Amino acid sequence: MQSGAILVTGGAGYIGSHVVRQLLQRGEQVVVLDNLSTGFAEAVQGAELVVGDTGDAALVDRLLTEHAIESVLHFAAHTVVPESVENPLKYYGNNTCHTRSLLSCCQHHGVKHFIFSSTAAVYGIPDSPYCTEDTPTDPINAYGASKLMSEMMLRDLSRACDLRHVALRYFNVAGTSPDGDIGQSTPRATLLIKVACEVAAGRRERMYVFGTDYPTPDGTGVRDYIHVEDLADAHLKALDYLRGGGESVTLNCGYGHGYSVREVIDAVERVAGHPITVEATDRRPGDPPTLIARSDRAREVLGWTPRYDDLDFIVKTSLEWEKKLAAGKAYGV
Ligand SMILES: NC(=O)c1ccc[n+]([C@@H]2O[C@H](COP(=O)([O-])OP(=O)(O)OC[C@H]3O[C@@H](n4cnc5c(N)ncnc54)[C@H](O)[C@@H]3O)[C@@H](O)[C@H]2O)c1
Ligand SMILES: O=c1ccn([C@@H]2O[C@H](COP(=O)(O)OP(=O)(O)O[C@H]3O[C@H](CO)[C@H](O)[C@H](O)[C@H]3O)[C@@H](O)[C@H]2O)c(=O)[nH]1
Repeated sequence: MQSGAILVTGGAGYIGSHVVRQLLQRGEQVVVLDNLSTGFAEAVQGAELVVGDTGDAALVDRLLTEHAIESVLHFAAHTVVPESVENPLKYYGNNTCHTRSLLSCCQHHGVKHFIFSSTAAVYGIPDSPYCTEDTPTDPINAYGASKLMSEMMLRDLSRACDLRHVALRYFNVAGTSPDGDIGQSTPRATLLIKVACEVAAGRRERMYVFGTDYPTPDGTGVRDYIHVEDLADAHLKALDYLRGGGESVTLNCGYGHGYSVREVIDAVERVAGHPITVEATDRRPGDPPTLIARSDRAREVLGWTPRYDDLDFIVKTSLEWEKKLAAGKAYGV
């Protein structure tokens, strides 16, 4: 299905670049707006890349006009949770204020469809390990709060004008494109699978398990890890849904089951074929014991069927990317 050009903010980043590639593969016309603060031009070869900021309203206005944009996919954000605790205004500035500016431009230009990268961090520390979209939102860090505020703006704007949106609440995104052309090179990444694969590829000496006394089967934190290509597919399905007249909706994106930190490390060692250096340390502040998506709504509403629900496959693709980085054969640091 094709109609109208698509603006992808943050398209040169980890998740955005996987979505851009799927869009291009099905013949969509894509314009990427990215300031390359954590993204890479090499990640969007084949797409039109405009290096600039989502907060630059004059630039966004020009792009929306010149490319007759009717759909926006908004990935651009700062994403490092601990940094958001130390420097909250950086997060409210980029993730909330710039989203407000972008939405204002979208309203002015009559953009019809908006797909927003939200996060399971909006749930904070939920009472139940399983989150539906109706689980109360109560973020415990500025990153989650900055995203929830954007969700609220979108909800209210969608009620006030013709723009319709899908807010996708990603759980723990991991893995890279199986062909190894693009991957996760986000600087200062703190995410478990990336960190563990950095150790396995010799790019980092050791890693730490943050807490071994959680009320989980092996005492370590449990998360719902979703392969980035399945997540990317959910975006294409969300676009089709909006183009088909679908109402605004918020959807969890996860597989519906979790793995502990220990299980993830076991998988990394199994796939790598050798042990990695791991030390146990204290809990990381603000980490819930368990966070698992109920994602039935995404499956029903979008007709989304994940293809890569396999921890070893997720780890394998991540590890291959880290090995390419270690060999100086991939973009990034
Ligand atoms: N990685 C995860 O596990 C995860 C989980 C939940 C939600 N998300 C969300 O998904 C989105 C993408 O995350 P990612 O992991 O790909 O991170 P990333 O850092 O790789 O991508 C973000 C991209 O946005 C760009 N960018 C940032 N601010 C910008 C601005 N003001 N103007 C233009 N470009 C800007 C960066 O250069 C980068 O290319 C983010 O909105 C993030 O909050 C990610
Ligand atoms: O070096 C590490 C890194 C992580 N962990 C543990 O591994 C689990 C996963 O941690 P990640 O940092 O990989 O991911 P989070 O669950 O903290 O958060 C991620 O997923 C959230 C949604 O659940 C948000 O979207 C957020 O943006 C993103 O960082 C947690 O139990 C954490 O304590 C370790 O033990 N050692």
